[in-house]
Amino acid sequence: MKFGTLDDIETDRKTVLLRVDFNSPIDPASNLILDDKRFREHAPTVQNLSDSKVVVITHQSRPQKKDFTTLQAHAERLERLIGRPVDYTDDIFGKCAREAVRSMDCGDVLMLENVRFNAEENIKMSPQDAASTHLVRGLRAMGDIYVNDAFGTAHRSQPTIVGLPYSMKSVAGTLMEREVKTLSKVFTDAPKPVTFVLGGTKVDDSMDVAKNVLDAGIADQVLVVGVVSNVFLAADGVDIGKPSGDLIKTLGYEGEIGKAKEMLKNHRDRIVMPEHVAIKNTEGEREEVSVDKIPSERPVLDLGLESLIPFTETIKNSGTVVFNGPAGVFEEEAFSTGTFELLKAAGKADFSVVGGGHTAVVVESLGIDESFSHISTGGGACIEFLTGKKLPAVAALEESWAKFGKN
Ligand SMILES: Nc1ncnc2c1ncn2[C@@H]1O[C@H](COP(=O)(O)OP(=O)(O)O)[C@@H](O)[C@H]1O
Ligand SMILES: O=C(OP(=O)(O)O)[C@H](O)COP(=O)(O)O
Repeated sequence: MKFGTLDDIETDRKTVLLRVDFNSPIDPASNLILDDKRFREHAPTVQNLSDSKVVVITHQSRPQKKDFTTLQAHAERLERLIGRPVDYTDDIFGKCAREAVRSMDCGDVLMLENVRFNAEENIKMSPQDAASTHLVRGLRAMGDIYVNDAFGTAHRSQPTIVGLPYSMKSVAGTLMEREVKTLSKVFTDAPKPVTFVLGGTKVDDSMDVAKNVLDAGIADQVLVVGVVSNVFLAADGVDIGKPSGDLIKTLGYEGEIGKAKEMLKNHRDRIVMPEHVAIKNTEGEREEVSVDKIPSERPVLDLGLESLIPFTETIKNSGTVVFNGPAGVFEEEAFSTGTFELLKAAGKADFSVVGGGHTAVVVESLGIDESFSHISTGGGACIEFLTGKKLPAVAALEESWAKFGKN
């Protein structure tokens, strides 16, 4: 199955319900948006709809989190980026929102209130159930076409992601299309050899990705770094020390050690673990140690320099590099070397993809974003895509296209 895109349909003069993901880091005290990458990435889709009435639907954060807030600042940021007025209403599908939509002219852009202010949006449900929520019924009555550009939320089976496409003619926006197309290339025609670098703290997700790409023969090698490498080292019988062992327990990933053992049994020749790591010594400084000499009371916080060399070589000799999750606690300068150097090497590959919020921020802060083929706007969505699962948003768009098509 395939989904429709903006090239497949006529949107001029239509009222378009555009679902984007403007969920961004925010300073809760001032409501200041600290990083506008997602705004920059969605802007071309909004510009593409310059002869439509565009009703922007997005969320910011989740209920009970400090940055769960209203969207006035989001509307202003989008306005600045597209150079056209963006109206904002503090309503989702009530009378105020309906009247605001009714009074729109072609070329107008209206941002609705944070859609997660409506309780139904926060519930995981099937497309059928989602379609019968008050939220979806209210929204669909306000528009002619639904466009989903929210790749960052594509792994959530929530009403505005799966219920709207179930109920009305729907296509993918340009960002959604680009994300799916580029990430799919990893599975199909990625230049060989293909190397995955998996780090950071989301060990369960990384395990699923590693298993999928190793079992399916997609990855020629998987380099493990960050907390992910500590789990693999523990699985291989290495004493990683109490602090790193405790962190694995605190994160609830003890069960992942068994999965790592299994993967090592099946694919040891393609899994590369560090032989040297950096620990924080009693003076609070970086110290290089071989993995068989990790002091029992010191935390492992980065890839060791002696392992950095072969890891960088492997990356440099790769046609494709998929990088997800940092190699160490890069927030502390002394432990940033592994992450910075591996990312710099990864950017030199013919085809290089970065996923994960922290990793993408590092790439931008190093000023090497231009050297990557693709920096995904999705964290969880990107990683779930790479596990080989069909994302709920993608499935919903495909089914919608089959059902409503061009008519
Ligand atoms: N060895 C380590 N010990 C503790 N934390 C680590 C280690 N390596 C990386 N991290 C932490 O991982 C975090 C990012 O992980 P994650 O959220 O999975 O990345 P991303 O957002 O790119 O997917 C960073 O805050 C970093 O400090
Ligand atoms: O930022 C997001 O996810 P991400 O942090 O995994 O990239 C999306 O907006 C989804 O948000 P959610 O994880 O609260 O459903």
